[in-house]
Amino acid sequence: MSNQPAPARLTGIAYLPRWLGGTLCYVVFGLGGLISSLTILPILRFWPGTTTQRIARVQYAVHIMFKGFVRMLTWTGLIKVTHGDLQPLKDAQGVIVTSNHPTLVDVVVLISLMPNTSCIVKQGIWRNPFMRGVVSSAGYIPNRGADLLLADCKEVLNRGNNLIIFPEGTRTVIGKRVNDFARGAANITIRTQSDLLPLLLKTNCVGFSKQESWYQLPRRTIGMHIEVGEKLPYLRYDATAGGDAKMARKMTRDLEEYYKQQLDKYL
Ligand SMILES: CCCCCCCCCCCCCCCC(=O)OC[C@@H](O)COP(=O)(O)O
Repeated sequence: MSNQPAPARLTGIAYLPRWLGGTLCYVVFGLGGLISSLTILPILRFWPGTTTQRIARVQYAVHIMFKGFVRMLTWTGLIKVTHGDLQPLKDAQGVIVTSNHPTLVDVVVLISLMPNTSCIVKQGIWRNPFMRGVVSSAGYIPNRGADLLLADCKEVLNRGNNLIIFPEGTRTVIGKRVNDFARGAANITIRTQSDLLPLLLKTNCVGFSKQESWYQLPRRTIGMHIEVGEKLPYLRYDATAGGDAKMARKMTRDLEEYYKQQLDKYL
């Protein structure tokens, strides 16, 4: 949780503009996803160039769209994003970027800050007609069987793209600092020999959580403060010493501990 005090809760008629604004955000997101995946994104994707250039172009376009969308979320009072020094994130290349996952809009906020980034996306989104076009044009990775996943991740990281992973796998349960971490992020880091950069999302109130319906719009403005944590080099987990699986377990434990510690300061 962020250390800023939670803002007032809108009730009665005061909630109306928030509701209208929030509903408009959903409409713009849906239409934006649908229309861009039928127009600008395929043009950028199929315009001549190397695969790397073409994917970079689409990811940059999605980054700009999400920047605009975060502006809209801010303007309608749904969220207010602040951040510490983002230079390490701007310099990151071919790095696994992990984050805790308090809200529905986390990935949108993160990609609005990172121009050249892939992420692992759950299967449901690949079946969603509003989002499927965007995620496939942008070269995002479907969360599927371990071997296929690892091969896809290698390709992305070799291109110099970063890869966002939420080790919790799903949004944080209300009242917890983080859910138990899955071992995927550590496994991918160790097996692709990449470094891992942890991001911390510190929110000051509940909203857009997994325990609410997606159409329950936050009555308080969610203050979200983003901090870049300390880089975790894969070399610290020498797989030759203990074997991949054992090292991945250890790295997962360390990472989860680190998140708990860092987020504790803000509870
Ligand atoms: C200017 C408007 C631009 C709008 C463009 C819309 C493009 C749609 C691209 C979809 C990119 C993927 C976004 C996924 C957001 C999302 O749904 O993430 C939440 C999940 O992690 C939560 O997982 P869970 O907690 O398990 O429900």
